[in-house]
Amino acid sequence: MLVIEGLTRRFGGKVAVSDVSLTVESGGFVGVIGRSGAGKSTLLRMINRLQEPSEGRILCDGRDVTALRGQALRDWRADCAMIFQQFNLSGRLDVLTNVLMGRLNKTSTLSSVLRLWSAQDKAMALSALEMLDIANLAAQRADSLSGGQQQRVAIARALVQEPRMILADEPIASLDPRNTKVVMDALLRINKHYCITVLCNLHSLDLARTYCDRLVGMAQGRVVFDGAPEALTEDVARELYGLEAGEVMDAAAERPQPAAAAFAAA
Ligand SMILES: Nc1ncnc2c1ncn2[C@@H]1O[C@H](COP(=O)(O)OP(=O)(O)OP(=O)(O)O)[C@@H](O)[C@H]1O
Repeated sequence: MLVIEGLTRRFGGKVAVSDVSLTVESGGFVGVIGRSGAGKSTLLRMINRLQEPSEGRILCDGRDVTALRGQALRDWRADCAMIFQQFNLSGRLDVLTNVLMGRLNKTSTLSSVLRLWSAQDKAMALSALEMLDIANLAAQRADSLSGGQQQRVAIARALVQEPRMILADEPIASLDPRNTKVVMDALLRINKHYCITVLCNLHSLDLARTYCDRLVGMAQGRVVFDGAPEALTEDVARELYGLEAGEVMDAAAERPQPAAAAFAAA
């Protein structure tokens, strides 16, 4: 269980995240929603320790994550794998090697420098690609793939880290609707199949309602909603999205159906 206590992050005079406290049970699919600048990315990046909190603590199963250093910190970062909007792949490398990069933390320094991957690591990477229906792309250069395919490679790379949690920061922001669905379905499948907790920043309220079993709404760095998607009223949406609220609520009728709905119901 992840416990966030009074987490605050300031950038100069700007408070990006303000006194956020949350408890995240293992195995959930939590959507962090809110308009641009609400503090969603900063919150996720602090959990992964890509950004240091100004105040507050993060505890995982009682262990103070904010105090970790050296190898323990690297292990934590592998434990909560990040997925980024821009995929962060090495374009010139093939897909399989990109996925194997997720094994770096579990490989000796010499082997990782020489890129000597074990047969077991390769099998694991291939199986992650199979899970995401892109094993046929293993030998292709990453920069030859579509955005949706690249994001699935990034998810496969996260998967081979054997994380307990995936932190996805606007994973579909640069994708078209078809690839958005493919990538969100993949995250849902991983969440249900491996029981990996997913914390996913989403600008779209529709997508959050379709895929998440809990929503955390942020505005101006604070949590202003925390509950089931069904409990999010129009008033709260207005508080979260201001003038954009009508826009984000109106599209509700066109909400996509996740292909993995069977998992969601299980
Ligand atoms: N490195 C930084 N230096 C200065 N200000 C920052 C930095 N990172 C974030 N901020 C500010 O903190 C606030 C929250 O930013 P953050 O990126 O966390 O919001 P967000 O909800 O993820 O927005 P978006 O959806 O646009 O990514 C914003 O006002 C942003 O300008």
